[in-house]
Parts: sequence; C-alpha cells; structure tokens
Amino acid sequence: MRTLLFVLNPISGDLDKAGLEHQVAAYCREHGRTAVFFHTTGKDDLTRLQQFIQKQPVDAVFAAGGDGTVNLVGATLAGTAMPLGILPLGSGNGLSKDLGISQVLEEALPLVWQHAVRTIDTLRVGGQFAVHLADLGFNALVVARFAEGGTRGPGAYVRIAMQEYLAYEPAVYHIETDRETYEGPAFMLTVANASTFGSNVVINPNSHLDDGEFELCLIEPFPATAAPGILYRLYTEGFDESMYTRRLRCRKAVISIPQQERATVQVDGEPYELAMPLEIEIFPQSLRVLVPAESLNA
Ligand SMILES: Nc1ncnc2c1ncn2[C@@H]1O[C@H](COP(=O)(O)OP(=O)(O)OP(=O)(O)O)[C@@H](O)[C@H]1O
Repeated sequence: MRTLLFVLNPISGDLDKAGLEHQVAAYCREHGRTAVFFHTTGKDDLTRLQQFIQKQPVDAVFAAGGDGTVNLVGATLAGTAMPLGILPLGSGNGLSKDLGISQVLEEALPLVWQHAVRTIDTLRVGGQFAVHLADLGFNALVVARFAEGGTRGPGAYVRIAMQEYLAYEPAVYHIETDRETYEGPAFMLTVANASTFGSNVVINPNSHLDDGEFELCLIEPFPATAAPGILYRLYTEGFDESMYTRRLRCRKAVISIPQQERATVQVDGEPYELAMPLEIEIFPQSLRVLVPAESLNA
C-alpha cells in the first residue's frame, strides 16, 4: 500500500481540522506512503468520490470523520478489494470503536503502515448502504430533529430526546425474516450489523461483523419508571436481560408499519425518509477494513 486517499469531513465531530492534512501527509511520508486528500462537501459526495478514485488510483481509502464519512467510503468500496481505513474524527465513531481502533488520532494513524485486514458484512436498508447500525422509531426521530437543527454535539441530542420523549407514540412493526414473523409495538427497532452506538450504548451484545447475519433489536414500549433500568442495561451489555427487549437474528428481513407508506430511518447516523415496507439485505464479507493487528485477538 503506497498511495493512500484520506476522505476528510471538515465539519465532523465539531473538531478543528486546520492542521490535520499537514499532520497526516507528514506521518505518511515518514512511513513511505503518499497521502492524497478528498474533502467532503455534504452534497453529491458519493458520486464525486467514485469519480475521484477512478481518475486517481489509490491503494486504500481512509475515512477521516465520523460514521457518516465511514458510510460514504464504505459505500464506495464495498464489493471491491480496496480496503477502508478509519481515522475516527466524528462525534460518535461507532464503527471504529466496534473494530478496536483507537479514538486518539496519534494512535489510529499507525494504521497507515501497520494493520491487519478484516472482511466484514455490509447491509442495504431500504436501498441505503449501511455498515454499522440503522434504526426506526425513537432514535431515528431524534437523529432527524438533530439534523434539522443547527447545533451539533451530544448535549443537543439529549435535549432533543427529552423534548420528544413525552409526546412519543411508538409504532407497531410487522417483521418478516428468513426465520420468523413477528408483530408488535416498539419504542425503537434497530437493524444491527455491529454492536455499539457511538454513544457506547450496546444495542446488540456479542455480535459479529462478519458472521453473514444481522440482528433486529427491539425495545418495546416501557413505562417511564423502567427507563433508568433499561438505560443501565444498555450501557452494561445487558440488552437481553430487560423484559422490554427482544432480538431477532436473520439474513434477510422486511419491515412494515401498518397503514404507513414512509418512515424515518436512521442509517449510520444519517436520517432518511424511506418507503415502506423496508427491505433489509446482507452482503456477507463484502468490505475489507484495516484494523490494528492486536484487535483480531481481542
Ligand atoms: N463540507 C461539509 N459541509 C457540511 N456538511 C458536510 C460536509 N461534509 C460532510 N457533511 C455532512 O456530514 C455528515 C457526516 O458527518 P459524520 O458522521 O462523518 O460526523 P459526525 O456526525 O460528527 O460523527 P458521528 O456520525 O460519528 O457521530 C453528513 O450529513 C454529511 O452530509
């Protein structure tokens, strides 16, 4: 791997990236690599990135941003042999945490020359590429409101969540998987390739990114008095211990909400209005990712 492309998101994580390009280029030079850069704009980035890579041959593409940037690069590389690297520079950085990549830039940078390659599954959720976690219901609503507002950061997320919680009406979901049919109301329904949200909420404990399966993780409606207990379990890998949770493991699923033609769906941190029923497909071992060699034994 000689030439590395870094896809930089200038706004991710509300971080000052003024010196980043210089730091990354210098580090690559020291380790015999050439760094080239692509800056996201928030508009037509997928097409622009695909065209960029066609014109400029590179050996690996690093997402330097949060999960949205990882999703963009993953969508570009899935199904090819070219590996995805991650420099976690977003606010949550969920996939990088699931892959055991350090959240400290100086500790993640060695991935440019020292790494192992893992080949992970990817999903299509209602036609949208997904690599980490997607969901319908409460979190998707909060993510959509968050994206509409001008303020970033975890504080804004918590404020919106508290505002929306009191008036929130859980929908009823009809789910058909390759193994079972389930119907019932849910506060939120997560489509999980991975295990842990960027907020460190473990929605899908003991899951594997490369097992050819994904999980549908439901949190059923609960009384307000149960909220602290559910939150505690979500932060301590106890998802299955709550009486308000359920997980369905599958390879394929169709989700519908009776009498609803569209729904707000959060995919790798970005909100979409998608047509229902929502089809979910898995593409086993379709994306090569660079990980610290020691993470393979963890
Ligand atoms: N130059 C830009 N100006 C405005 N928005 C941008 C720009 N580049 C990318 N975006 C938007 O940034 C979002 C992706 O951000 P990303 O997920 O990488 O960071 P984050 O939200 O801070 O982190 P995380 O998802 O890990 O919490 C997308 O909505 C994308 O459209």
